[in-house]
Parts: sequence; C-alpha cells; structure tokens
Amino acid sequence: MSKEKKRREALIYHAKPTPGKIKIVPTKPYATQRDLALAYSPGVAEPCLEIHKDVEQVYKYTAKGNIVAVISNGTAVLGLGDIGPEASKPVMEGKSLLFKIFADIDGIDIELDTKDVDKFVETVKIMAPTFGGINLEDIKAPEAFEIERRLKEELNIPVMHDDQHGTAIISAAALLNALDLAEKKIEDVRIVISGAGAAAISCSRLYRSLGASRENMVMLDSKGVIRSDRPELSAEKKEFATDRKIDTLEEAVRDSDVFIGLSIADILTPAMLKTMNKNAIVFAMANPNPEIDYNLAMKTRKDIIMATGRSDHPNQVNNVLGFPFIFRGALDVRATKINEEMKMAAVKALADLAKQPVPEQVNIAYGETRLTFGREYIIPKPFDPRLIAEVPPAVARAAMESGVARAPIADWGRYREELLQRSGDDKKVIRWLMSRAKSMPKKIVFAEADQLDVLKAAQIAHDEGIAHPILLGNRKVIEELKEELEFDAEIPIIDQYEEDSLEKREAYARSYWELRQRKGSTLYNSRSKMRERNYFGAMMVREGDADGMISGYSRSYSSVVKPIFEVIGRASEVSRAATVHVMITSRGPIFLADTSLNIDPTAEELAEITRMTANLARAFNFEPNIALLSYANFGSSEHPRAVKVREAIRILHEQEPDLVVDGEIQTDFALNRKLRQSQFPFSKLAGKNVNTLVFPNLESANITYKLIKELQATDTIGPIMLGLRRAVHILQMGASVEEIVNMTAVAVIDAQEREKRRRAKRKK
Ligand SMILES: NC(=O)C1=CN([C@@H]2O[C@H](COP(=O)(O)OP(=O)(O)OC[C@H]3O[C@@H](n4cnc5c(N)ncnc54)[C@H](OP(=O)(O)O)[C@@H]3O)[C@@H](O)[C@H]2O)C=CC1
Ligand SMILES: CC(=O)C(=O)O
Ligand SMILES: [Mg+2]
Repeated sequence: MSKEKKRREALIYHAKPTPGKIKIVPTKPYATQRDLALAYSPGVAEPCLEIHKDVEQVYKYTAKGNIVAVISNGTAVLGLGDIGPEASKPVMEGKSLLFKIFADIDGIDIELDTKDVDKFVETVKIMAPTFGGINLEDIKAPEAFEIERRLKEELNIPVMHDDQHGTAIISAAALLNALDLAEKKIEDVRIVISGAGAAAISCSRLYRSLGASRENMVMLDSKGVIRSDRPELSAEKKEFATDRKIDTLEEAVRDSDVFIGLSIADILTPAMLKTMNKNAIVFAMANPNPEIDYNLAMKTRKDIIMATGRSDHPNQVNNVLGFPFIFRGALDVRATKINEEMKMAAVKALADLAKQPVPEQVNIAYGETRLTFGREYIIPKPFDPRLIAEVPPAVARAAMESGVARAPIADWGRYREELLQRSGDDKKVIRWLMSRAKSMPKKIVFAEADQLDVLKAAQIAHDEGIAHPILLGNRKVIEELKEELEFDAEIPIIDQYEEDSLEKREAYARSYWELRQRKGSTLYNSRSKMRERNYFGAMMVREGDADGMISGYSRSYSSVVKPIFEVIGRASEVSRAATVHVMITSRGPIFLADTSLNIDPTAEELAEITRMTANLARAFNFEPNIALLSYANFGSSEHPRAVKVREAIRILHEQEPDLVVDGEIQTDFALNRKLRQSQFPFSKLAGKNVNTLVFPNLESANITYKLIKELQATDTIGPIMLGLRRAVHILQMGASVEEIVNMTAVAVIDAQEREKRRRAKRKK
C-alpha cells in the first residue's frame, strides 16, 4: 500500500463512523424509573454518605479503582516532538484503547494545556480523587521527571510516566534476553544511548540497577555526546555524562555492544552499525520511525539482534507490553505506588515469558509458523494471551511483598481466573480468523465483484493478505469501481459474458451437463446456466480454478443456494448441509445453528447439525459447550416439539459421550450458569459456560440471530455453510463490508482445512 493510501486509511479510521476511538458505557441498569432512582437521586446519596464516612469505600461504590487517567501536555508526542495537547489526543485515546483491550482498564485521556510544571502537578493532584491510577504520557524531559517525582510523592495512588518506566521495563526485559543470546554480560557491555530524554534516562537507570556500569555507557542528546565537561547539564544528564573525549554518535558507537535509540528517526547509519562489536544489540525505539530502518540494518549486518518500537517487524520493544499489565497488577492490590520492586517483577515476568513455549494461537495471530526464543523473538508479543495471567500477578505480589498493597490478594488461583476473564474473547475470534486466513491465503471468487461493497471487501482481503481474490462480474463496472476505490492491484477479473470466457463457459457447461444429465438438464440449458454468475463461479470452484467462493450479497439466499447445491453438492459424509452464525458478544463468541437451511429438522437431523457445529467451534479454536434449546426444560413438557429435542440429546449422549451437550433446555437456563446450576445441577453442562446453541427449528434460530444482531449491534460471522463439498459460502443479502471480509476469511480457512484433510488422506 502506498504511503499516501496508508495516511488516508489512518485518517478515515480515526474519523469514521464516529470521531475518535473510545466512548463511555454504563454498567448498571438504567431502563426504568426505579433504576434511575438508584443510579441518581435519591439512591445515589447512600453511597455518597458511606464514602463520606470512610473514603476507602470509594473503591467499593464507584468505578475509581478501575479508571486510569492517561495525561499528557503534548510536549513529546511519540517522536513527533512538541505538537500540543490537542494533537496528542489521538495517542492518548490510543493508550486508553490499549488499556481496555489488553487489561480491561478504563483509560480516560486528559490533555492539559500547560507547560508549567507547578500548574501541571497542581491540576493532576486536584483531579486525582477521580482515578485509581495516573499514567503520564509523552511529556518532555526534564519537566517529566519533576512532574512524576512530585506526583508520586504527593499522591497515594499509582503514578507512572509510561515513557520512562514502561519503556525501561520492556527494553530491560528484551536487553537481558538479547544479552543471553549474544552470550554477553550486562556488567561488561559498552552501551550507547541515543537520546537523553524521559525514556532514555529512565531506561539507562534501570540498566544500571541491573548491573550495567556507568563507565561503559555513553549518552547523546541533540547536541552530541554528553561529556562531563559540558556546561549546563541537567541533573539527569549529569548522571550519565562520560569522561571520554568524544563528541559524535559515530565515535560513540565504534566498538560498542549495545545501541539504545530513544531519540529521533534515521540517525544511525549503516557505516556506524558496521563499527559495532560482533553480535551487536540494536534497539532503535523511536516512534513511529526508528533510529535506523529495520530492513536497512538487517541488510547491513546479519549478526545483529535488532528491535524497534514498531509492530511490523520482529521484536517490538514498545511500552504497550507494559503499562496495561503493570497498572492491572497495581490496581488489583490497590497499590499506593509503582515502586522499583514492582518494576523488577515485571521485567522478570516478561523476560521469562519470552523463553516459554509459545501457544499456537500466538503463532497464528502473528502469521508465524513457530515462534521460539531466539534473535527474532526476544520479547513476548502484545497479543499473547498469557501476558494478562503472568505480568499482573507478578506486579501485585511484588507490591504486597514491598508493603505498598492496600488490598492484598489472598486467593491467587481465583485472581488468575479473574484476569483471564478480563481478557474477553470478543474481538479475539475476528483477529484469530484473519491471522489464520493470512497464514495461507487462497483463491476466492467474489461472484458479485461488480457490487461496490463486495469489491471493497475484496480489496481489503487482498491488501491484508487474507485471500487472492478473483473478481467475477461485469468487467466494465468492476474496472470503474476499482478506479473509484483506488484499488490498483492487478487482480484477475472474469466476465463470464465476454468472448475470452467462451472456452471456459463451454467446458463448464459440458461438465455441468455430465453432472446433471440424468436430472433433467440438457446441454442447451447447461450452456445458458453458465451465463449466470453463481453457476459459473461454483463451477470454477468445482473444477479447481478457485479454492472457494463468496456470493449472495445481492440476491435472496434461496436463489443462490440452488445453483450451489446443484454444482457443489453435499459432502458424502453428511446427510445434510447446515449453517452457523457466530455472534461476537461481550461474553465471547456464541455459535448458533441452524440459522438458514433446515426448516424443521428431525431428532436425528438435529443431532447431526449439532455434531457439525461442534466441529466448526473446534476449528475456530473453541471447545464447544452445547445447549439444545427448547421452550421446555429436561422433560417438563411432553409435546412432540420438546420430545424431539430430548430425543436428539439421547442420540448425542449415546453416540458422542464425550461431547459436552445437554437439553432440552430454555435459553436463560442455557446461558445463565448460576441459574442452571441451581435448578439442573445434574446437567452435563454443569460448571460450563455455554458457547453453542442449537435451535429446534429454522424459525427460532433465524429470528434469534437477527434479533441479537439488530438489537445488540454485535459483529456477526455467517452464515457459515457446513456440509458442502467445497468452500463455498453464501452471504446474507446486503451484508456489510466487514461481514463480507469475515466470510472471506471463513472461506479461506475452510479451503485450508480441506487441503489439510486431502494431504492427510494422501499420506495414508
Ligand atoms: N518504543 C517505545 O516504547 C518508546 C519509544 N519512545 C520514543 O523515544 C523517543 C523519545 O521520547 P521521550 O524520551 O519521551 O522524549 P523527550 O522529548 O523526553 O526526549 C527526546 C530526547 O531525544 C533527544 N534528541 C533529539 N534529537 C537527537 C539527536 N539527533 N540525537 C540524539 N538525541 C536527540 C533530545 O535531546 P535534547 O535533550 O538535547 O533535547 C531528548 O533528550 C521518541 O521517539 C519516542 O517515540 C518513547 C517511549 C517509549
Ligand atoms: C510508545 C510510546 O509511548 C512513545 O513512542 O512515546
Ligand atoms: Mg509515549
């Protein structure tokens, strides 16, 4: 993608559909007059009075304990410099978003219009009662040091300047691991630090407390090497001033072992890099552009261990790995500060985690085949789900042991459980879907590529590397739309009406005729069918010219299903096809079946639909806990409709004893674990969170999924077609671009799975 296109994409992302990246959502009921009388006057007076009597009760009755203020004055925004408070807001909103998605902390961004240290400190102090913690961000040195020092002294909630300590913690963990790989000792290595600001000073201090010697360190600022004979040095810079008589980065870097960049882009040249010692460690962490471009550095020297602050190269050393988890641990024990012990605990937890075997889902999330501790993996990845379970407990424990925890944790097992729950499964499934598709993109026919939204989805699928699209439809329209979308990649376009497609059309018509000649088709009508896009597209997949197909955006489901069933047909191992919708809810994804095909399945058919749905959930990386829904619970009705579901359960319990499935059960008992436990403790679902719902008939399934979708405005993936011979999926009419992209990923993964099975079969 061109730089200009990336720029516009970033701007549109921030502007649409609503400006910015965060919003506030109520957590209590507010529907009725009674709710409002509790939420606000008169009920609200009660917690006010309790807190007035004992201020600590504020943690019990308000959200304070989970809110962190992300505060900046915009004087050192990333590596962009002093761009002002308003211009820093996107970064602060970004930090709030990261707080939420990684650690379930509500980050509130605050941009202060002052460069005056006293005013800044006073303002934050005045606001402090609102927050459980204060994350200072992108404030330039030396003011940042004084602001943080004073706030730490004067407030009794955790205060951390992220650019100082977040960066120091992550880079220290990465440095320890890199030194391990380079077989060097921190006490012996010569370290050059480019930058003498908030981040650089704090990192250097932490390296010293890990054993680095001051004599081996050289620090540079915008004026060059910080020498002890330089006049007017700040106290912080003096701490790292060198007695060596050198002035330039070039001189400093020669024969050094470690380069730490926390300054500005592109100041380390290949020539300088070549003068560093063997197995040099290069952390070029300036954002958004590092001190030396990753590819340029790797081209210059093969033996370096390289990291940047960016997510698009191996070894992202960025404070995103730290602040969400460090604050999580600090908040959870109501720590009065974030002290050295807590920081060291975080360093150790992160460094250790990188050496552990990496879960498959992390490999998939990053499109890697096998991440293992080594030069290209010295630090965990931000989307590693183990971070939330490892780092906060380490920080919380250190807070308790160092005497700053006001609410110590007693049950560590339960705390871990709570942490895992916080990591929320909602968007993970989409992320997983995309990464899994990207790991081996497949050729997917977009049968309605002359529709704007379908083409947009094909463009995203192509740009993101999810699929290799084939655009089927009116060539002129597709080309015009492509131009409008600036979709300038060379993508195959097939217009089945054109002269060029005649040969294929004839070949497909003959194959189709062979297939259907005893089902009433003539060669003549087979030829005319191949003019229809869904027949043509399906034949492309059938004949191996494509791996999968997406259609149905502009026509009714039933009119698209027919050609697909005629051409592709049902897989031999099943007696029917079925469809599943995955609803992305706040409690995680829920699989619903059958939402689009079987109108009134028999007990046997329901059992089969359940088995297919369970397989799909597993293919999505979820262990299925399945409820077969009814209007009745466990034998409470003898109506044939309830009996049918009971019979399906009997079949499943007999044939699939290990499958976690039960019913017939009503929806509320299925979804509410406590309620279910109180009434039906004997159920196979006891202690389980149900994530798969199989409905007794099409009406109930279809109505339910549409109801959830419209009322909750949740993301959906579906309808996912199960039980066909090929990876062909039919969209709901008018699907959104996101939904089409999701379904494209589903089609790709489906094709990947089929290929895997074919290979396994061939091996046998
Ligand atoms: N990867 C990560 O997680 C993080 C990366 N960073 C990055 O580190 C950089 C600095 O951030 P921060 O410390 O907050 O900002 P500060 O404004 O506090 O510090 C910037 C420092 O860079 C120095 N500098 C400017 N130009 C040069 C130069 N040509 N050579 C050497 N030093 C120079 C400045 O020198 P002087 O003192 O003379 O003005 C100053 O010491 C930014 O690019 C930021 O994006 C920061 C935090 C986290
Ligand atoms: C990552 C970060 O906080 C910075 O670059 O400023
Ligand atoms: Mg920052």
